[in-house]
Order: sequence, then structure tokens, then C-alpha cells
Amino acid sequence: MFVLRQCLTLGTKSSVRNFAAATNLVNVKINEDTGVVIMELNKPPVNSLNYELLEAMHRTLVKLENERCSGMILTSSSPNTFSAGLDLLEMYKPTVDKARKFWGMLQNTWIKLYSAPYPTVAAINGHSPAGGCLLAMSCEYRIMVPKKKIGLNETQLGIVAPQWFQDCMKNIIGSRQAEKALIAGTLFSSEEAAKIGLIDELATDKEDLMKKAHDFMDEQLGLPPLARSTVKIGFRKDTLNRLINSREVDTKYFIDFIFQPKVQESLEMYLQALKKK
Ligand SMILES: CCCCCCCCC/C=C/C(=O)SCCNC(=O)CCNC(=O)[C@H](O)C(C)(C)COP(=O)(O)OP(=O)(O)OC[C@H]1O[C@@H](n2cnc3c(N)ncnc32)[C@H](O)[C@@H]1OP(=O)(O)O
Repeated sequence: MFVLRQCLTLGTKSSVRNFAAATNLVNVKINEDTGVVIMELNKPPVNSLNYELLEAMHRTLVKLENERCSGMILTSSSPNTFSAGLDLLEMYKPTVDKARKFWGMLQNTWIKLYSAPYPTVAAINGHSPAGGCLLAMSCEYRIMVPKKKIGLNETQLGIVAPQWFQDCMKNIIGSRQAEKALIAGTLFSSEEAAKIGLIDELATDKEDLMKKAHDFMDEQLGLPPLARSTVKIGFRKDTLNRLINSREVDTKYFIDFIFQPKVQESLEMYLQALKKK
């Protein structure tokens, strides 16, 4: 596979096809030779995850199930941010129906991404708080540019990272480190995240980021796919099933929590602080 990529970069014809998406909220390109897909989140300025962006991601992940997709690199078109996490406006004074629909789409998207049989890499080219960190943690491998922030900072906003967000973090950095980070709502620098294993590799810059992402992909594509994906799903099934078997309860927790006046107050203050920056 390494040789194949060398040929491609040395000018042997490689066909990269834009994967027709009904929206430009995600840019999706598939390399027809290798089957490697690059999904770039494209909702400026910070890829906040609103219903429409999540739906575009979900639709792409479903579509990839019928394509010859051998692996996916998830990244962002924003110069500074991978994803700012859930769009706070989806949680600030929504209707119950809107909040329910939003949460359902977040669950759908996470289930598809976390259970994708092919290798997935997060090429984290900027800040990645809260839901952004969830997306990164749902991939199999994380590479990040220096001097950005990543973590589940929900506590600091007066909200709570749901159980499945917490499970993802525990699975990566272990229960003790996750408990500390979640209680404090810690945002780690890229360098700290590399030290505790929240990210797997630090890149020197964006070019190095994509090179490293392709290197990881090349290694994975050299493995027998069925054996590879069977082990992956084996590791992830308890975490997946925990949500799949309690989606309604999880949605009810979300709705009950965000509609509390104190939570709405915290969100309002946080939104104002972001605007004042
Ligand atoms: C029991 C269980 C119950 C469960 C109960 C509930 C569970 C909820 C779980 C929640 C998970 C989440 O992800 S909550 C989301 C947490 N996310 C965050 O805290 C990130 C907040 N954002 C930032 O820190 C920064 O924006 C950052 C990402 C570093 C980029 O900084 P920059 O300086 O480049 O950009 P900014 O100037 O800050 O932002 C640009 C514009 O984007 C807006 N913006 C930024 N982040 C935004 C966001 N997440 N949602 C909406 N809008 C956002 C700003 O207001 C600006 O708007 P204009 O001024 O109009 O241009």
C-alpha cells in the first residue's frame, strides 16, 4: 500500500472523485484507487454541530456503506477549529420537538461513526472541544496539530457530558484520568492530550497532519479487513449497545436536563461570553 501511495504522489494517475453530497456542509472526496475517503466538515466558522451538519455527516456515512470505502479521514475546512462541538443554539430555548430531533440525529451519527467497519482517523486541524472531542474520540486514531485544545469541557458550561461521551473518553484514557478530566471539564492542549493518550500523535503542521493520517491508513489497509473490523467492533460493542439499548432514556435525560431554567441560564451566559470575545 505504501508503494501504491508513492506511485500516486509521484504522478501516476490517481482518480479522486467528489462524493456527491446534497449539501456543502461536508466536502467528501473518495480516492477511486485506494478507496480512502476524506470527509471535511465545512460549516464555517467553527463547525458547530447543528442538526443540518449532523444530518449531512450521517447521510454520508450511510452512503459510504454502499461505496468501496476502505477507510475514512475526518477533518475540517476551518483554519482554526476541528469542531466547536454541539451547536449551542440547538440547546438554547429550543422546542421539545426540535431538541428531540437534534438529539436523535446526534445519536444516529455517533452510532454510524463509532461502528464504521473501515479504519477511521481524525485529522484534528484545530480546537476540538466537547462534541468536537466526541467526534475525534469516535475515530480509531487521532492526530492533532500543535497548540490547540481538546477535551470534554461540558462541566465548565454548566452542562454534563452524556454517558456515551464519557464512555468514549474512558475507553481511550482510562477511568481515573477520564473521571478527573470530566469532573473538571478539562480542555487539554494538543501536547498534554498526546501525553495522556487522548490523541495518538502530534503533527508538526497541517501538511504533516494529512501525511500522518495517510500513513496510518496505509498500515491499516495492509491488514485483512474482516479480521480488523471484527476486533474493532468487539472492542466497541459494549459502549455502542449501552446507547443503542437506551436511546429513549438518553433522549429523555437530555430534554429534562436542558429545559431546566438553571441550565438555560448557563447557556445564555456562555453564548453571551462567546459573542463578546
Ligand atoms: C444527564 C445528561 C444530560 C445531557 C445534557 C446536555 C449534553 C450536552 C453535551 C454538549 C456537548 C457540546 O458539544 S456543547 C458545546 C461546547 N463547545 C464549546 O464550549 C466551544 C465554544 N467555542 C469556543 O470555545 C471557540 O469558538 C473555539 C471553538 C475555540 C473557536 O474560537 P474562535 O476564536 O476561532 O471563534 P469564536 O470567535 O469563538 O467563534 C466564532 C463564532 O462561532 C460561535 N460559536 C462558537 N462555538 C459555538 C458553538 N459550540 N455553538 C454555537 N456557536 C458557536 C461564536 O459565538 C462566534 O459567533 P459570532 O460572534 O456570531 O461570529
